[in-house]
Amino acid sequence: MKTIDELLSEGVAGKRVFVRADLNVPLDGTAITDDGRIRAVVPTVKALADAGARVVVASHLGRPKGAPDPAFSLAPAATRLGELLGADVAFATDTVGESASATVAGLADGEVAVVENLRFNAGETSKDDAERGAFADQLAALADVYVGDGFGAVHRRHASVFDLPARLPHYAGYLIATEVGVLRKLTDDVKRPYVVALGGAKVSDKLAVIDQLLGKADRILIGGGMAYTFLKAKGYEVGSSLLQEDQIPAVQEYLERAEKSGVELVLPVDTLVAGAFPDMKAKAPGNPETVAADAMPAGKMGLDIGPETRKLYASKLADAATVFWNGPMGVFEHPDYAEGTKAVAQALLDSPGFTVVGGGDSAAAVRTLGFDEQAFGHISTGGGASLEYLEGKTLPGLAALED
Ligand SMILES: Nc1ncnc2c1ncn2[C@@H]1O[C@H](COP(=O)(O)OP(=O)(O)O)[C@@H](O)[C@H]1O
Ligand SMILES: O=C(OP(=O)(O)O)[C@H](O)COP(=O)(O)O
Repeated sequence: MKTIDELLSEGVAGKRVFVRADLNVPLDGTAITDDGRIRAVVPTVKALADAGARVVVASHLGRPKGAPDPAFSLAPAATRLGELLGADVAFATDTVGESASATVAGLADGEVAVVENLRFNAGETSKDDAERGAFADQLAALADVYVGDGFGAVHRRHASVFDLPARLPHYAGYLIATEVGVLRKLTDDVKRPYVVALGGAKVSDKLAVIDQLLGKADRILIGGGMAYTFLKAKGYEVGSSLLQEDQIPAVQEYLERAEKSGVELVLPVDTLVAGAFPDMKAKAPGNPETVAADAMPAGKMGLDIGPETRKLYASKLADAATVFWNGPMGVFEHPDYAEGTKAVAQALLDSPGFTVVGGGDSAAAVRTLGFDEQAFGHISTGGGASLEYLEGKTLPGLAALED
């Protein structure tokens, strides 16, 4: 894989460089609640701009449905990138249309532009190779060189991640190089006990990862929205909690396999429930109740792990030599459901091992709940991406950067 340093030594002055970043930051309306993913790409963008490149930054944000949706505009991220660079950043109100062409054509050497959300275009995420390829052709017209630095999206076979680098000379940015360097340590000769904690809301994506992790980790702790598919698989009531019904047979097989192979697959013993998902805007109290995991009332929703589970998971992390954690243990954005996530973050800090936290929301949780990010071994910008890397899968966005 060629890196950005090679590109810089070849010379980029006057060239249009397309940087595929992951600026998928959490928003409260148009306010960015954690800018970690924007800060993470600044070294790459700054190095290119300082070397005289005309830098075109592109990213997805959220999961819009292939058409413009103002709630998912990248405009706030472009503004924040400008603040972090200490420079004006132009913003194109489309991705490959007239605004993008004019904005890129108007860049002088050393200037930076951000184009609108890649996922406002159906071709970005299409499963059809020709449709993705046609969108990649339009993106390729905006640039002379491609730099892949959106680590959080390298597991996606999307046009800007996979098809576009095949059309342009391509290089890995600083963030991707750092992320891969650290995660490699968790695949080559990992120190044991190796504990993986999994939570969050992208349940269908991340349940599949457990299949491979069962052959690698010594213990897997399950929390967040993912826990309820496991509890249901054990035959318990889960009320209106997040549930991936079609994966229940797979989860039952994971539980059996873990039992046979001696891997500890640890589930919550208690959970916080409420009648509805909390209203984040009103910040009204959630009034949660604590119930045993095998006694959840019908009609209620599980929103965090309970106090006994917090203690149990802390004990399972206490002797870990390596920890990988992806996915908040509860709806940490609301203070009534943040304790599980706080407890696991604290247990990572208390463990003697090498600790890695991965994922946009997990990293945001660590920072917004007041933890010192420097105290962790590594905070990765990618959740699904790092999990799939640890599974040993070939990731489309990394494969595409190989020569
Ligand atoms: N029990 C739960 N029910 C619904 N959502 C949950 C639950 N626990 C955690 N979450 C949500 O999961 C989201 C993060 O999930 P995910 O995107 O998978 O994590 P990451 O970005 O770290 O990879 C958070 O916004 C959090 O509110
Ligand atoms: O937030 C992301 O992944 P993560 O939640 O696994 O960290 C990435 O930006 C990828 O987004 P996607 O899962 O909508 O493709």
